Amino acid sequence: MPSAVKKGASVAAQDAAVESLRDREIGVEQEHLDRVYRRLEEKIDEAEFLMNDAVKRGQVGTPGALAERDAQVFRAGIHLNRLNSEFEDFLFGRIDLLLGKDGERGPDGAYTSVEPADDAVREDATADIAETLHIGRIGVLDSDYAPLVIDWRAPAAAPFYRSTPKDPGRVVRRRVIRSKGRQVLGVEDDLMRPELTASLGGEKLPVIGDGALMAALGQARSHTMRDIVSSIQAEQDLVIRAPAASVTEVTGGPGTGKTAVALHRAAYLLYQDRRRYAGGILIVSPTPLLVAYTEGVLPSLGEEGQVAIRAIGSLSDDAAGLDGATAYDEPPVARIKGSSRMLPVLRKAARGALERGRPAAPRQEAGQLSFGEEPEDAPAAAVATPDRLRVVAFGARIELEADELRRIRDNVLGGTAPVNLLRPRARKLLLDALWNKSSGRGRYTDPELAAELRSSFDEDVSTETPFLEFLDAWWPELTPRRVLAAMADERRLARWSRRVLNQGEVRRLARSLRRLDAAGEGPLSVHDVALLDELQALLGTPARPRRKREADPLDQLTGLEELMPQREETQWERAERLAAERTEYAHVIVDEAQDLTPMQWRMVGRRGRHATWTVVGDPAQSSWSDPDEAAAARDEALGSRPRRRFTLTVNYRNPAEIAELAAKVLALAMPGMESPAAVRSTGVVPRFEPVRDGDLAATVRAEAARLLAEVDGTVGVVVAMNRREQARGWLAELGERVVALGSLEAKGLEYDATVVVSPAEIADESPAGLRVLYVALTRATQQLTVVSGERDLPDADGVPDLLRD
Ligand SMILES: Nc1ncnc2c1ncn2[C@@H]1O[C@H](COP(=O)(O)OP(=O)(O)OP(=O)(O)O)[C@@H](O)[C@H]1O
Repeated sequence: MPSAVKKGASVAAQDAAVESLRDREIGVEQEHLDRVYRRLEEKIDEAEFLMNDAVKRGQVGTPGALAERDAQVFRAGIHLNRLNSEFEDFLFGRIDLLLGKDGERGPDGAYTSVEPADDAVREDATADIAETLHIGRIGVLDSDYAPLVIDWRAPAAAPFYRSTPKDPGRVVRRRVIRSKGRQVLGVEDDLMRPELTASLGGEKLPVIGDGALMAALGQARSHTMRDIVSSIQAEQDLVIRAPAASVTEVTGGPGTGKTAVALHRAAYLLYQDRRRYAGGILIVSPTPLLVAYTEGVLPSLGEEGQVAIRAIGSLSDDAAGLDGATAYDEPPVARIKGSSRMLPVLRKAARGALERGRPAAPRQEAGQLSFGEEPEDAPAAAVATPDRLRVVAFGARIELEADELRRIRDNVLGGTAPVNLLRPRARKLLLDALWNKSSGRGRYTDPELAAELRSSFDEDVSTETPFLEFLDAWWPELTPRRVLAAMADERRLARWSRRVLNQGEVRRLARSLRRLDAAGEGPLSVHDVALLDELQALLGTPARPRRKREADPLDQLTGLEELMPQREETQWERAERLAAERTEYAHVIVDEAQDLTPMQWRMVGRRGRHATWTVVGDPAQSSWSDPDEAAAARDEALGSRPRRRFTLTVNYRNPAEIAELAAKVLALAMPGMESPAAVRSTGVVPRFEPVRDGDLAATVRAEAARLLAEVDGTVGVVVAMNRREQARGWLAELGERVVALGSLEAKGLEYDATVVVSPAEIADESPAGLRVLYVALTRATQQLTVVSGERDLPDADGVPDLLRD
């Protein structure tokens, strides 16, 4: 038999042996998973029993029993919910450990020691496995309280993530288990102590596969992010489990896992101190696209209720709809709106919007209330208010004229209190002025009688329709949208922004706000939202009368209502009410923090005045033009809290071939800045494609189609912002796996393959264009094509000027 054939046969035999070992190990883990599910079923039965029992208690009907039932239903409900969640790979890890230094066990039943006992390894480099822990999305104890599964966030699970061959601690073998539903599909092992011959139950510890990380990174991408719970790396784990005492700041280049780490940190914090974070965790994301991409991760980690993931354009209540604002301003306008120079302008606008002037509404007569008229060339008042008040008291007419009213208004507006909260003061000064003109004043010298007369005057006048209508029109509640719309008038805006904005800026800003009607209705841009939020804080929200509890008519009839104790809110109701009312959070996580403008930092800061923070970002990817101004606003939002800083150094997304190309742009955008090391290489170099036959659409379409045929997952086509709509048209026929994105929308997202269209167009879009291009070039996990037009000055190989050495 020729030797090649013999060799082939022995390789085949070896392969078969590896396969059978793998099958055996899969069988071992399957057995464990079956045990876990049997135990989970028992727990679900218990929880259901508790629920039913609680419902029965509720039928007794005393207030005490009701409260007890609510509490029990609440607890059992949470428990059931968690147990019933279909975790796709509920059990995902295992560590086999040496004997620990001391024999102490933690609350989850695992030994706590991180270091091995002195005699754990024998002189001949053999050792016995003393403890095996399985790691999963939630912890499960068996009926004897021994750990069947350790929650990934528990201290005992930390070695699963932290152990490295350089610093292995007690871990000999780390195993990642892949399962679907109740079935184990595969196992991948990493040996942390390859120098040891370790045995488990008298047999040599087997090792399967080449490690889980590479397997995870090579998978095709879909339109939703996956959790990385089975392959978190040591430097990422340090961030996830960092104590939340103050501000945790994380920087790292593209693809280093900042978003993934931020999401896992939210889950970790909730696990670690659920009571503290009952106040909620807010995750601020740059775009609704990134929210949609990431929002499945927390439920897959068994957490959702307490975490709100919001796009920066939907943070203010005024940005109606879940996605909030999605329109983008032109870069020069965005630059004005994002700058903290807007602050003095908004302060003036908030106070100036209530001005006397030519009414926007037609002249009207309401009772004795009349609107004045201004000369034609005066600007229309932002919110036109009446300029004369007439009431009748003590049988006579009393009037306040325009200049008296103006004096009162100026007096009321003198301080810094929010305009909408000043109405009671305005009302009081109006009554004072009317009283001073009335015949009641000076009628009595006796102070008690005088005070009595005054109070009945106030009561009579202030409940009369003319006075009430006047007050509503003269001091209406201002909405942020209305004030923003008022700023669309160039002359008025120029007045409010004197010495702050130049003429060109005023014109641009005013023009951009003409999308809104007089009431402020209309499409908002992402940057408008921070302005609205600032205005909301400047205007204030008047206290609303509390809604009365719905009364039972029978109780009212029988007088029982008086005797009944006020029903306590149930915990469910309380949780729902708090969620609806929540404007501040216990922990705030800011993703892509480098992009927040000063005005956005103020908006986010208001939501975390008493919070701890996790702030993740990469200055090299910033699309904001003035990093110093943003840094000052960020410092103000985070206050003087101490900060812990972490840096992530490994790029898990891009293969080395793509990272290398992107590094050329980084060198132009931020000379001297290091790019993160790519963890893998695919051998596939980026492709350069000049526009063919002058037909950009056809070239891009052909490249996208080619990539679709080559990858299993998604393809992203990134274009300059003003080509967004156009690009959607180009790709319309290519199906759902491909998407067109404006450069700013690509933030944080990733695709199996990307087509970056005209680097020069993207770079020239704004002062931060090169950094935006760096973002665009770092979105692919497998393949990248760069399409260049004339403006890119491609060389003979199609490589655009910006990407040449
Ligand atoms: N430990 C890990 N195991 C498996 N995959 C990982 C790991 N860390 C990161 N990844 C993957 O790498 C990709 C990049 O992660 P992520 O989006 O969190 O990076 P990022 O630092 O936020 O990137 P960018 O700054 O470019 O937005 C994701 O697909 C993520 O799942």
